[in-house]
Amino acid sequence: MQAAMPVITVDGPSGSGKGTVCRLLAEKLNWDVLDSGAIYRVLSIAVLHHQIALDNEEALVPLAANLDVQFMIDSETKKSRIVLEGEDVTNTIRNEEVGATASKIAMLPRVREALLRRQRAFSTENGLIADGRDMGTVVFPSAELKIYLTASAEERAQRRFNELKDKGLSVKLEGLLEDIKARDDRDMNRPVAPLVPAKDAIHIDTTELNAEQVFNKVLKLIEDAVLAGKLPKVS
Ligand SMILES: Nc1ncnc2c1ncn2[C@@H]1O[C@H](COP(=O)(O)OP(=O)(O)O)[C@@H](O)[C@H]1O
Ligand SMILES: Nc1ccn([C@H]2C[C@H](O)[C@@H](COP(=O)(O)OP(=O)(O)O)O2)c(=O)n1
Repeated sequence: MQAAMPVITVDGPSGSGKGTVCRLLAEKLNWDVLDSGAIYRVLSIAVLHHQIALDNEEALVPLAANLDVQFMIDSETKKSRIVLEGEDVTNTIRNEEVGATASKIAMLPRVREALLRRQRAFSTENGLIADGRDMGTVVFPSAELKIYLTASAEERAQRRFNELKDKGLSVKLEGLLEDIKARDDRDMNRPVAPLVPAKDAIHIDTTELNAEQVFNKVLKLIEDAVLAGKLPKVS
């Protein structure tokens, strides 16, 4: 029988640096990333396309279960692309409004249930780095290593502000801070699969750390897990 693939989970609130560290880890280890937030974001776009109300669970569940989405690598640019119902949504899913909508539909238990299978079915030949809110608590509770990233809301809002400014978008820092706090509140206080650290997760506060320092801390945790026999030897 084939051994189960090793899984590292990285959970935490918006802007804590999950996506950044997961990308760096994937390159270093040659593992795959499950960007679970992207699945919720793609579903939000589908909901908008099909003009379904955000609280219409009856209509949202079949849409989530049958979501026509492909996560692919562009053969020319080698960059990842996300295609929903034939349309490239790689960039549109990243806007703040889509993030807020994703957080609203993510409150519905049966929508989460419909997406759970899709996430667990994400198999890979190497290992998996799972980025999200409930990766260590619900989706992969037996993961070999669980990491929980945090940072102050002010620092996370500033990071988003810098990111949007770099994209040439003009936004107000105070507005971003309010949005981040509202999203934290929804994600942390929903009744099903709320954003909480798994009991066995290792916490890293990234407020005062740059991305490279966070990456190095995580690499050290991986080395320790290999030495402890919890993770197979990685390259
Ligand atoms: N440790 C860090 N220090 C400063 N900026 C960071 C750090 N980690 C990530 N960033 C930047 O902050 C923004 C949010 O990071 P991201 O990885 O997308 O967070 P998340 O996936 O948790 O929402 C990005 O613009 C990213 O480049
Ligand atoms: N495993 C997950 C991943 C995301 N979600 C929901 C809640 C989040 O606010 C939205 C968007 O998640 P995403 O990780 O893409 O957002 P950030 O990049 O952290 O801003 O989706 C979730 O409920 N469970």
